[in-house]
Amino acid sequence: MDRKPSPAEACEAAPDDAPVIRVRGLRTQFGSQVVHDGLDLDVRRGEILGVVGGSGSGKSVLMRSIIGLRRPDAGTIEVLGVDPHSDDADDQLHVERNTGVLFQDGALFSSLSVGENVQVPLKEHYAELPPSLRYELALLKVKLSGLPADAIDKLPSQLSGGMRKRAGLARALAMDPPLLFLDEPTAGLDPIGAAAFDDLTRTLQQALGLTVFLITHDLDTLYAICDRVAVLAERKVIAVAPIAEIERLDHPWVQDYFNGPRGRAAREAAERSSGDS
Ligand SMILES: Nc1ncnc2c1ncn2[C@@H]1O[C@H](COP(=O)(O)OP(=O)(O)OP(=O)(O)O)[C@@H](O)[C@H]1O
Repeated sequence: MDRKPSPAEACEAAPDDAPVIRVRGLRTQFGSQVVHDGLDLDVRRGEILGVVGGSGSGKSVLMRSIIGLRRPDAGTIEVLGVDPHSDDADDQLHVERNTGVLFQDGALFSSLSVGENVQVPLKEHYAELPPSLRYELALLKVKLSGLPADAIDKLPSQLSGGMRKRAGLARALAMDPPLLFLDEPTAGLDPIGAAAFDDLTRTLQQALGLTVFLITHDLDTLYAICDRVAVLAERKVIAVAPIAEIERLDHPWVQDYFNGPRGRAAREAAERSSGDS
């Protein structure tokens, strides 16, 4: 009988253009509420995919299903060549080690310093690392996320909202994952802080070759940094395409969202900024 390839072997054997995330026929149901029904989605290697949809359309639950936190009621999910819901512990570990997640509320441990928060995944997966090396790695990620070095010893409550997001990002990057999930990273930030966070996301994605799954309501973010946009509506992904194509879709939610006053303002700002560069 053929031996099952290890997750790393499966990943290496995958062609370069194989999707990093592949969702087919996903069904998600809470009691009688059907959130996803026959949802398909591919995320390509090296792209920033913006995920949009009305409130309650199932964006966060989709992310939780992809990272293995919620088992689908039907359908299949593949992340970096393996099933995150597999009963095989190696497959689960492969997904955990290769994905970084910034949750909507940051999800930092309030009683731990920023540096201790960033070290949580390192302790879990590389317990053998000496503490001094773990600290150095955490410091590197803190700086990479645009925080001053002295933020490493602060508690989350001593940071501004924007700095807390960056601390959450530092933790998401702790394991050098090729795949990053960001759930509404600019929510609650002022426009200048939000634009700075967008720049940071784009810079890190390019420098580290990341694939980014980015849930957002922020039209400026979509125009500024997303390579493609996936729209969730009617329990499915109704379209995935560059934003210029999405905004022409003949769909009521899409038209309200992209061609309302905020959508027009974001588009004009993006056009001005590309004219400046
Ligand atoms: N654990 C749960 N139990 C029951 N219902 C849930 C659970 N998690 C999510 N839901 C429901 O699933 C639906 C989709 O939720 P989800 O958080 O994915 O929406 P969303 O698109 O991310 O919304 P928003 O943009 O407001 O954050 C909502 O109606 C929500 O109430």
